[in-house]
Amino acid sequence: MGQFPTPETQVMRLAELRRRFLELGQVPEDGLTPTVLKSWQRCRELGVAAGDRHEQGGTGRAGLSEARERSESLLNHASGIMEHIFEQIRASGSMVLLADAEGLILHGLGDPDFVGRANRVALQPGASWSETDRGTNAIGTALAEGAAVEVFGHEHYLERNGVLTCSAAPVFDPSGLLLGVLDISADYRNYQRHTLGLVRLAVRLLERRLFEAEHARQILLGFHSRPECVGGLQEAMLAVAADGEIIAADAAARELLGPLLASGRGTAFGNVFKTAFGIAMDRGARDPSSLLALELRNGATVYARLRTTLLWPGSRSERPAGERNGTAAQAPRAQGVAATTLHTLATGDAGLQRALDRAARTLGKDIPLLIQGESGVGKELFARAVHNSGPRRDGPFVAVNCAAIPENLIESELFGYTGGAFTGARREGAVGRIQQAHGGTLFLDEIGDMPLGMQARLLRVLQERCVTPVGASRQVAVDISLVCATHRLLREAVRDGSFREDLYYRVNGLTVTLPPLRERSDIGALVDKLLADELADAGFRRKVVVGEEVMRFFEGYAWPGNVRQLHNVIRVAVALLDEDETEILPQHLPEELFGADPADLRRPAALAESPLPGYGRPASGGAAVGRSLDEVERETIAAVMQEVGGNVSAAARRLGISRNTLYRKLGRNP
Ligand SMILES: Nc1ncnc2c1ncn2[C@@H]1O[C@H](COP(=O)(O)OP(=O)(O)OP(=O)(O)O)[C@@H](O)[C@H]1O
Repeated sequence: MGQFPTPETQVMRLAELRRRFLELGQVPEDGLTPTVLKSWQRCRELGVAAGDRHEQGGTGRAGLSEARERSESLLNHASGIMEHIFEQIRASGSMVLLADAEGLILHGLGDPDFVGRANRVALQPGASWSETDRGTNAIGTALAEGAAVEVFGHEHYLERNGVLTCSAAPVFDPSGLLLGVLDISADYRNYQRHTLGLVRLAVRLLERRLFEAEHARQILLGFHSRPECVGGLQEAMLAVAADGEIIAADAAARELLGPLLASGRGTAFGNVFKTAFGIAMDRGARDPSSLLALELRNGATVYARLRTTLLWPGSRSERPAGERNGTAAQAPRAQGVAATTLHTLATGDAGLQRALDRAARTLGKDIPLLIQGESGVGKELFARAVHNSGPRRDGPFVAVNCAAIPENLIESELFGYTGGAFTGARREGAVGRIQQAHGGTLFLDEIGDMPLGMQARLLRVLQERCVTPVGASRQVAVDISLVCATHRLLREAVRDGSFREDLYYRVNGLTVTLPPLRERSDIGALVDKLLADELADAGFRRKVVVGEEVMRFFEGYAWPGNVRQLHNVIRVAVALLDEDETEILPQHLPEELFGADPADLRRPAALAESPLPGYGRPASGGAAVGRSLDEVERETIAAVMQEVGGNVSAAARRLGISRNTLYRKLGRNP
């Protein structure tokens, strides 16, 4: 009858396998896990001395405190969990240890009976347990493999560590970066079968804490395919910005969602779930204790619970003020944008500064703001800056693009609807965007494109400060601050009858006009700011500057797509930088900036020498070098006039100069 081997017989067997491996080079066919065998082979290649009895690598007190500082967040979140598991194993002659990503032990809690023996093998803070320093061992091998491992008795590469049994699991940060390793070590005679499972659970809890801390300002969605697992340690977790963008997914979520989650970051909620984000928020926030059944785009269903402090109609007064500061409040995407205020938008242009000063005077005064300007000048960002600078900054910022919603959906989108209000309506109904902005700011982009019927209903909301969802018999009071934007001249839309005059006066408490980029005098400062944001987003540590030639081109170009275009150009340039490059040069700019002729790409300096503000390129496509500025100007104007069939307004727009200037240069009267 077969018998389970005792720890002693097991250790003797392993000692023999180890001796044969080290002395005779024999690779055991069985009796050893593939992970341990791989590690032995690694150690042999690294030249680790298996019988070395001298003190191995580590650091002194100063080095240890520096290492602890570097891993401060890991230590802070781990120490409570370590205490908790130590409570569970207190009398079992064990130690709980935390090491950093280099294998340096940062912190340890131990049973006094065992600590003395552990110290003899240097199982203590400040000692390095990397494989290079101490051969095969649970801490070093878990780090090398990026996976949980158990190393028992003489599976340890070093003779003196054969007295130990150790179980360790690596800890990853929310972006998948290896942070360190958690370990439980004991005398091998006290081997417990469940120790590795306990370490795994503790690490799962630790990673969860790190994820929650990192994404404290986002909406956290815990979910699982089995309802009973929601709220437990198997639960998967997503961090979602209040505009519906999935900011991060933990390992369990990445596994559960697979290809639906293209990259974990930057995926829209709607690409993963069939349930609309607004509806999920609505249901989750109304009854935070109940589980939501959410259908995935691949047809499967998951069960979810929302963890958010998102401000919601009717719930404001019920929550402590402190909690509201942590709201995601329709947080925009990038950190830089999240922090945008009227102050941070100022980069030195007088026209923009005028708009900023005027808007600043209306803060907190409930005056509707109308922002005018060409597409891409930053109207939405300006609106966010107004919101972030005023007393409603902790409330939601809800942006609605009136031009992007199909006409038949505008009403339900803006006003919401009750269950079964119309064919195709969701059973549970939906809260409209106006109501979502309660306590904060409603931003209506392209308001000039709102259908006339809807304008009448919006006017009523603004007058009565109440909305009536489609199908509802009762009004709901809303407290919103209104900011609208348009690239059309609303005054003209009023004149041609496509915009209601009474609504025009309602939305236009104050109008500010944002200058097109080609008219701004602060392009250099703006470029530096956009570059700094992009570099920070892309995780650059080295300094990168814009080359002089490129900067001159930026300052001379017409920028038909305004700041949006400039931002994209900089984003592309940063992406095209090689690892050792620290300057943005013409070859980092997109070809289309210069038209199809690749020869143009090599001459941005010549292009920027163009005397007219806004000359994108010499329209003739020929080299500008060697000709007088007047000649270049004349040829460019002639070529552009030809391209637009003699239309002076269109040519002036393309050249980035006023019609009057163009008439003057053409020697004609307007
Ligand atoms: N001051 C700024 N700082 C940084 N980025 C900016 C700034 N202004 C504009 N941008 C960039 O330009 C893009 C367009 O800005 P925004 O959406 O606010 O413009 P818009 O005028 O509302 O455009 P549209 O009329 O097409 O909706 C932003 O995503 C951002 O990349």
